[in-house]
Order: sequence, then structure tokens, then C-alpha cells
Amino acid sequence: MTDPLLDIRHLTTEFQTESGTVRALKGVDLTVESGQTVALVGESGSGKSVTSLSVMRLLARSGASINGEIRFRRRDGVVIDLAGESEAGMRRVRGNEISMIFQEPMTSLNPTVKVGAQIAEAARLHLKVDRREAQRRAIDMLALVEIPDPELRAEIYPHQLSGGMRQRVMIAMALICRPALLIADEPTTALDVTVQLQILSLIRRLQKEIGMGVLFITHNLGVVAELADRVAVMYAGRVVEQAETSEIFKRPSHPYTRGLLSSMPVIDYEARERGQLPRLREIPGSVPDPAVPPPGCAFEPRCSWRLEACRAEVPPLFDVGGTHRSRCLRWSDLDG
Ligand SMILES: Nc1ncnc2c1ncn2[C@@H]1O[C@H](COP(=O)(O)OP(=O)(O)OP(=O)(O)O)[C@@H](O)[C@H]1O
Repeated sequence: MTDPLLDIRHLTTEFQTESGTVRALKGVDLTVESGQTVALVGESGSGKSVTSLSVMRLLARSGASINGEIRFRRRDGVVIDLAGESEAGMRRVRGNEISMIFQEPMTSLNPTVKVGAQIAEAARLHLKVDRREAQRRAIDMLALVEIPDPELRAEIYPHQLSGGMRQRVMIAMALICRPALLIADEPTTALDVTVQLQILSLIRRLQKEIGMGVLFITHNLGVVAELADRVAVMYAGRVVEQAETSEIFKRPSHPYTRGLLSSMPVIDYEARERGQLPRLREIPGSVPDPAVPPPGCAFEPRCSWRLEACRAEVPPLFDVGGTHRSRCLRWSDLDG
């Protein structure tokens, strides 16, 4: 059996702050296979972005320390541990083997450089092609992400494009090296719903064409239902449940997942046609402060299924069946 494309094992990420150590990730386990889309869902502050930034090792400036393993299978089949990779090694991985797209394209686009030249730069850097070839590939990429008149658009600056078009440019830049893994952090949240659906279907099409794995961070369960093969639900720095998407919707086996789903409106396909996606609503209470985590299960203070035993220790990941795992002592009571 080949190794997974991405295999995160017991990842802990800590920040030193003035008020002490903040353990943002407390042992995250997560895998993404080639060609698979895994949605990472959970409320604000649960650790989704810190997970992706840890994989990309983009937290050095904030003084984060990372422990655990981030095993990544390179194109040549060699498995490396990104957690221990040098900065020079990471520069060969970022934008080449693993790319990332964000909610706000201007965080990755340079406002002073023409669109085509920016995309071409990634190709020159990693694919070692000359300027003319890189420009040609950049224009091909603009066409692939369905930007009309790609030769003309290559010559303009990012601010001259609409939000949706900028998002397409960022996707073109992220995918020009045909990465094995794309990390998408809420890439469509800031866009209006019709454009969101267009971008999502674009990502899905390109994923099939390139055969890449996608780790898709979202608040939106409608997006999950549309796009994901698997779902990992995060709560307070841990993955509390993971399973195939249909399993998560049919048999949620963690009270937090049940809470997320019960607050989700039924997917209305006619509404979808009108470009409306259901949004995830809030569960009463809030994510615990990572500086003062509760003992035992972090969801216990908000949980209507709690037992005395839930306060004693952090529950392990129980095997619900197949590849479905839940970090709840009462997973079997929740079934059905
Ligand atoms: N640079 C930092 N210094 C200290 N704490 C941080 C830092 N970055 C993130 N954190 C903390 O880590 C926790 C996880 O944050 P993260 O941004 O990953 O959450 P998230 O699930 O992505 O939320 P959102 O959906 O709002 O983006 C939060 O409690 C946050 O305050």
C-alpha cells in the first residue's frame, strides 16, 4: 500500500504569548490521500488555520513551536517529515508540491506586478523554464481557470480585476506547478454566492484534472456536501471526528458534529440553483480559551450528552467502523 499523500500525526503547535503558552493544536491526526478532498470544519478558533499554516511551516515569524509528524509524500514518492524540514527544503515544497489559497487573494498577489508575470514567476522558480515559456504557461493557466481573454488579462494588475477573477488568478498561480496537495483556507467566503459556486466547481474540476489532494478549510457545511470526500471536524485544537462525508451526515458520532449538523438547514437544491449555500450556525457556548483548557473532553462544558467520566481525561479516537473515528466516550449511544 502506498503512503498517504499527507499524514499528520499527533501535531501540536504552541505559541508563546505574554499571558503564557497557548496550545493551539493539541495532537491533530489527519490524513489526505492523492485525489481526495478532505474538509476541515469547526468553529472559529478551533485550529483549522493553524493546522494548515503548520503544514506549510508559515508560523515561524509568530514564534510557534511545532511537534509531531507531518508526513508528506513527494512527487518522487519519497516521504518527508515537514515538521522537521529545513527552511530551504520548505521553499522547494511551497508553491510547488503543496500550494495554498486563501480567502483574501491580495495576501498572495503582489499589487505592483502584472497578473501574468506573477503566475509565470512561480513557474520560473520551480519548473526552471525560461521567461518566454513561463509566460506562455501562465497564459495557459489563466485560460484553464476560465479567465476570458487570457493574453490581455495577463498584462493587467490585480486591482483591475473583480474579487472572483482575482481568486481565479490566485488559483492559477497556486496550480501552475501542478501541486500534489492544495490547501484551501476558506477561499470562497468573501465572494458572493454565485461566484462562490463557480469557484468551487472550478476547484473540483481542476482537482480531477491534476489529480491532487485537497485540504479544504471551511465553515460552510453546504460547501462540504458539495466538495468533500472526507470530513475532519475540529474542536479546540483536536480532530474530534473524521469520516467519509456521507457517514458524517448520516451517522455523526460526536455531539459537537451533531450540533453542527442540527443547526444546518436542509440542502435545498432549488436554493442552490439560485446560488444560495446553507451556512453553519452557532452552537450555544463558545470554544474554550486555549490558554485555560478544561480538563478532559474540551466540549464537555457545552455538551448535553456529558457524563462524569468526560471530565476525567481526553477521550481517545474511537473506531466507529471503517475509517470513521470519534473522540467521544458515548459514540455508540449517539449512533442512529
Ligand atoms: N500567532 C498566534 N499567537 C497566539 N495564538 C494564536 C496565534 N495564531 C492562532 N492562535 C490561536 O490558535 C487558536 C486556533 O486559531 P485558528 O486561527 O487556527 O482557528 P480557526 O479554526 O482557523 O478559526 P477561523 O475559522 O476563525 O479562521 C486560536 O485560539 C487562536 O487564538
